[in-house]
Amino acid sequence: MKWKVGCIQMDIIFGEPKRNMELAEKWFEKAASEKCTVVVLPELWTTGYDLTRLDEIAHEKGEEIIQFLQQQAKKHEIHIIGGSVANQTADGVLNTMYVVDKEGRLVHEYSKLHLFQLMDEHLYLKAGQDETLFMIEGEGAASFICYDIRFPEWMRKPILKGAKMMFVVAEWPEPRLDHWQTLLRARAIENQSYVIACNRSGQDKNNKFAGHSMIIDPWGAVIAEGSDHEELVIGEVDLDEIDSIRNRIPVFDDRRPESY
Ligand SMILES: O=C(O)CCC(=O)C(=O)O
Repeated sequence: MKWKVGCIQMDIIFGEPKRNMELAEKWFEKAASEKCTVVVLPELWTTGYDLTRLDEIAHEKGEEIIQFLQQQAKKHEIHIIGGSVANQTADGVLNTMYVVDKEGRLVHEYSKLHLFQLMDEHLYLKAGQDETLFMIEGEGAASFICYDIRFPEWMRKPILKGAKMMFVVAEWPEPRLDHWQTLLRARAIENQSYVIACNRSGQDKNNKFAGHSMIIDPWGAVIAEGSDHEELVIGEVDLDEIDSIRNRIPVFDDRRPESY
């Protein structure tokens, strides 16, 4: 099955949820006009890293954002991997991804497990505990947020349960662009799976972000890679490729989990 996927490499406006929602709306129009099947937003796309104002700008139980994504998904008949947003819960603020299918159903929620201390996440955010595996049009997929890609054991888990595509949403800083590119290719190769990784572009007062959203096939070839500017990065994913690559080098048959 072939899918056209689009990564919205948004230049997020710092601490301005309403303006970022307007911006996202324009990019959804563009993705629909390009006939994308799936569209992906970056990490914390409504607020950026405005962590000190989360009391004011985090979304109460994500409700407003879930409704917005549902309405956009139905309008454009497109599956939305909704980046992540600051989600105010009774236990604290989570960094949560919502996935909405093209009928407007909320099919998955994932809150970032690994908090990135270098950007003070542990001071303002609470770690999630969710499952990463979800289904979209009957196909297995998995959700990850930024720093998660440094933890291969975490990314392997949903693959062993049937995921064929790993969606990564990020605000990855430009000074470590080479880590971003290398880690994503490694995750695709070792898991013999597609990686669809959407990173933001632009900068805030502390960081310049890398852009370079990437769509990588299960052999590790880069199908599409963004520039460092705001843009929609589009690539075609052919899920039938996965079986042929897994048959060529049968990594999953050759694993020796009893030894590790
Ligand atoms: O691991 C890194 O170098 C970047 C991670 C990051 O920026 C994040 O998780 O928000």
